[in-house]
Amino acid sequence: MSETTRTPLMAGNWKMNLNHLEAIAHVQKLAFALTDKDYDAVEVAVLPPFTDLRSVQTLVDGDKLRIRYGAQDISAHDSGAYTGEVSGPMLSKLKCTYTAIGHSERRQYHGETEEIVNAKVKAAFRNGIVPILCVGEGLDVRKAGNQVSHTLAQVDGALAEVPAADAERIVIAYEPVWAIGTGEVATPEDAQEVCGAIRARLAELYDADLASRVRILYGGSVKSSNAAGIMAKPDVDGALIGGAALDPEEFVKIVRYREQAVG
Ligand SMILES: O=C[C@H](O)COP(=O)(O)O
Repeated sequence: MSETTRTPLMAGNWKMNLNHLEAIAHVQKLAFALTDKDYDAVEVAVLPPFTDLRSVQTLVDGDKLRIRYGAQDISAHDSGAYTGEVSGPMLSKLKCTYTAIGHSERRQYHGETEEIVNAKVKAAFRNGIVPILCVGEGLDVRKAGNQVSHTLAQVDGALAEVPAADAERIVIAYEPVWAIGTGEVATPEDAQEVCGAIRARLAELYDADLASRVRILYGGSVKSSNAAGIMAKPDVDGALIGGAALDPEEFVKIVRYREQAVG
């Protein structure tokens, strides 16, 4: 399957921003701006905080919007005495399509190990939710030139004992930590180097057909001014967008990256 048959995914990770009332206003603005032409070309998703999900679901269901939504994290456990956690069955009941897993902020501030990330990937699949698995190197690793081996080790860990029937649905977001929220965007060539290596590793772990169908996103200071250049690379199938996704007009421009100049 060629890259052109992979529908690009533009996913806005709101992080810990926008309360449930702001979420409604935000999704309404997106819904007003986005057209069937946009949705036919690009899959659009938002990842709001847990407390917003019910509001977003009500809006999407009620108005039959083509925007998809998901969570920013998922518990490795399906139920039980895990105070503060939100489970796969809960997210599935809210009709979440996606959940981010292993975002660098979860790894850095919440001590998420490869084992935890792997358990969360399995929890998502067990509950019919598509993981957006986040991987990527920090600045020290990049300076040492070890970005590919570091990121592939994260992919290996996250996919340990994940069968092909599940893995074929995963979305992987390559997010170099040094480019997140810093304005330091990776060059399109940087993004392609690691996204291409991830696809090659998927072919080794599973097979070439599966690898050709998995969407691999880039994340890290994506804006409307740089999205087209990154998206022009053959192994980049979309973006996980943080700061710029909080501005509905800017997010819509990113969804319409084909209308922007390749910078
Ligand atoms: O999940 C999104 C990434 O952390 C990128 O965030 P950013 O676009 O604000 O750099």
